[in-house]
Amino acid sequence: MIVDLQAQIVYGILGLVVLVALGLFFLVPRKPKKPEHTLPDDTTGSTQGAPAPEEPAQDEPPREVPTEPTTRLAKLRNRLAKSNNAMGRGLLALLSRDTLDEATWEEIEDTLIVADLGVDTATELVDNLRERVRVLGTRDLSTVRALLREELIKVVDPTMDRTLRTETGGDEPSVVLVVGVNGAGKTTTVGKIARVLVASDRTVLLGAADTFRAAAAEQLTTWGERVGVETVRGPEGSDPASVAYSAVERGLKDNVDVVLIDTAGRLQNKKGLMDELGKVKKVATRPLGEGHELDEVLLVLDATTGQNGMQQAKVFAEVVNVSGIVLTKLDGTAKGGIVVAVQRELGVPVKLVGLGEGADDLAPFVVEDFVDALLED
Ligand SMILES: Nc1nc2c(ncn2[C@@H]2O[C@H](COP(=O)(O)OP(=O)(O)OP(=O)(O)O)[C@@H](O)[C@H]2O)c(=O)[nH]1
Repeated sequence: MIVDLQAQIVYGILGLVVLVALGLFFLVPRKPKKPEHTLPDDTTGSTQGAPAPEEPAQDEPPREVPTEPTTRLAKLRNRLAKSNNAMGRGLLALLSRDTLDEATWEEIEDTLIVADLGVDTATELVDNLRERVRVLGTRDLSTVRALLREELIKVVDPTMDRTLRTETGGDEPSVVLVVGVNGAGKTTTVGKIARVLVASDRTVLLGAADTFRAAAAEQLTTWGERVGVETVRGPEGSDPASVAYSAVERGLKDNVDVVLIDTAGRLQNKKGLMDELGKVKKVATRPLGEGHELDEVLLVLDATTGQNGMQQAKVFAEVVNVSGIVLTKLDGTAKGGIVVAVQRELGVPVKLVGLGEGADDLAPFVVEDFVDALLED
C-alpha cells in the first residue's frame, strides 16, 4: 500500500516537472532570431561588404548634400574659362599685334559679335577701348588687357542687383516662379536651386506646375527627393495655376522658407502660353493675402540658342515680369556674350548660370569672375 502511494507521489512529481518544463518552453520569450541581413555598425552609411537591408527605404533615395560652395564655384569658374576663353584669347592676340590699324579694330569688333555680344554693344566697347588706348598712347599688352577687362566689366554691368530674392523678411514663404521654353533647363534649374537652398539650411517646397507632361512632374519630384524636399503635384493636364496655388498654400501651412514653382514652356501657341502663365502669376500668391507679389520670376534661357533665345525671352518678358535670368548650358558654348545681349534687351540681370548637367553645376553670376574667365590664359 505504502509502496503504491510512494509510486503515485513519484509519478505525480515527474508529471508536474514535465508539465512545467513544457509550459516554460512555450511561454518564456526566446531571443529573437538573428536577422539574415545585417547593417554595418558604422554610422557613415557605408554598406560596403554588407548585403543590403531586407527592407531598404525604397521610396526614399539617399539624401544628397551639395558640394561645399567654394569648391563648387572654383570648379565652375574653371569650366566657364574652358568653354569661353577662346573669345578672350582671340581678343588678346589681336590687341598684341604690332600695329593696331583699322582692320585690326574691325576684327576685334567681329570677335565680340561672333561671341553674341550684340552689334551695338560690340561697337560701343571697341570705340571706348580704342579711344583709351589712343589717349594713353600705350601698347603694353598688360595695360591693354587691363583696359579690355574694364570695358568688358562695364558692358556686363556690375551695378545690377543679382541677389536671388528668397527672403521675404516676414513669416510667409518667398515664392519663386521659373519660366522658359521646353528643354531650356527649367526643371533642372529648380532642382539645383533647391539643393543650394537646402545646403544653406533653408526649407523648400517644390510646385510642379508643368502639368502638361507627367514626366516633368516626375523629374521634379526626383530632384526634390534627392535633397529631401517635397513636391506638390496635380493630375496630368490639370490647371497649372491651381497647382501653383496649392503649393504656396501648403508652403504657408508648413512654414517653409521658399516655394519654387516649375512651369511648362510650350511656345507653339503664344496666346495659350500667355494666358496660362499670366494666370499662374496672378493666382500663385493668393494664399499669402492681398498685396503679395511673386518674389522672383526667373527666366531660364539656353545660352546655345543665341538670337533665337532672345526672341523667346522677349515673349516671356511680355507675359510675366521677369526679375532675373538663368543662363543655362554656358558650358556648351563659346558665345558668352549672350549674357550682355539678353541683359540689355530685357533690362534684367543674369543672376545664375548653368555650367553642366550635374546637380551642383549652377553658379551665381559674378561679373568680375565671368570677365576674368573670358580673359584667362
Ligand atoms: N550642359 C548642360 N546641360 C544642361 C544645363 N541645364 C540643363 N541641362 C540639360 O538640358 C536638358 C533639359 O533640361 P530640363 O530641365 O528638362 O528642361 P526643361 O526646361 O524643364 O524642359 P521641359 O520640362 O521640357 O519644359 C536636360 O538634359 C538637362 O540635363 C546646363 O547648364 N548645361
